[in-house]
Amino acid sequence: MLDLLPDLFDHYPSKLQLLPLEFKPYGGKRLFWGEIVIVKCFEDNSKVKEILAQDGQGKVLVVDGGGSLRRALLGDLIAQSALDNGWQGIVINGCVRDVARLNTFSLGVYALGAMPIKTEKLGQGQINVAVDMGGVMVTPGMMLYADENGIAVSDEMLNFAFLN
Ligand SMILES: O=C([O-])CC(=O)C(=O)O
Repeated sequence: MLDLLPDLFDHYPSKLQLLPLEFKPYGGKRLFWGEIVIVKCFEDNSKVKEILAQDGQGKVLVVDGGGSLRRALLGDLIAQSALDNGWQGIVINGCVRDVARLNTFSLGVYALGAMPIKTEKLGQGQINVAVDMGGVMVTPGMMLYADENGIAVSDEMLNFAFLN
């Protein structure tokens, strides 16, 4: 299955909200879904590193980086940690770096862009607060569905076993 989102929107039009941001795919896995965990931070990825070092089985990390294009909130080392800990994917309203390596990881990564400069880790940021992703309120525990057609969230776990 390569195109999940079109089928999901056809079947569950009232249960999904599209995140209307200009995400680009950077991970080797383009289609993924999972329960949302949230980090809100600005040009400091301390909390991204902290949370992705914890168990992420069945989970997706949503990072509200305030849309900053001036620092990278994820690089290959933190992505490797996410992979090792079973995370399904990471969606960032902000930038990533080490994009050639990220593309080789079996991990979902969507972000606004690439940027070679890392953040200064000062321990700033919040975990599991509600965030505004392009006008859509996203809260911890919601479900996220992503592929190259788009990224959407839902209050419910949607059954799509019947698709294919
Ligand atoms: O450490 C960082 O801030 C980002 C990075 O380059 C990595 O994850 O490898």
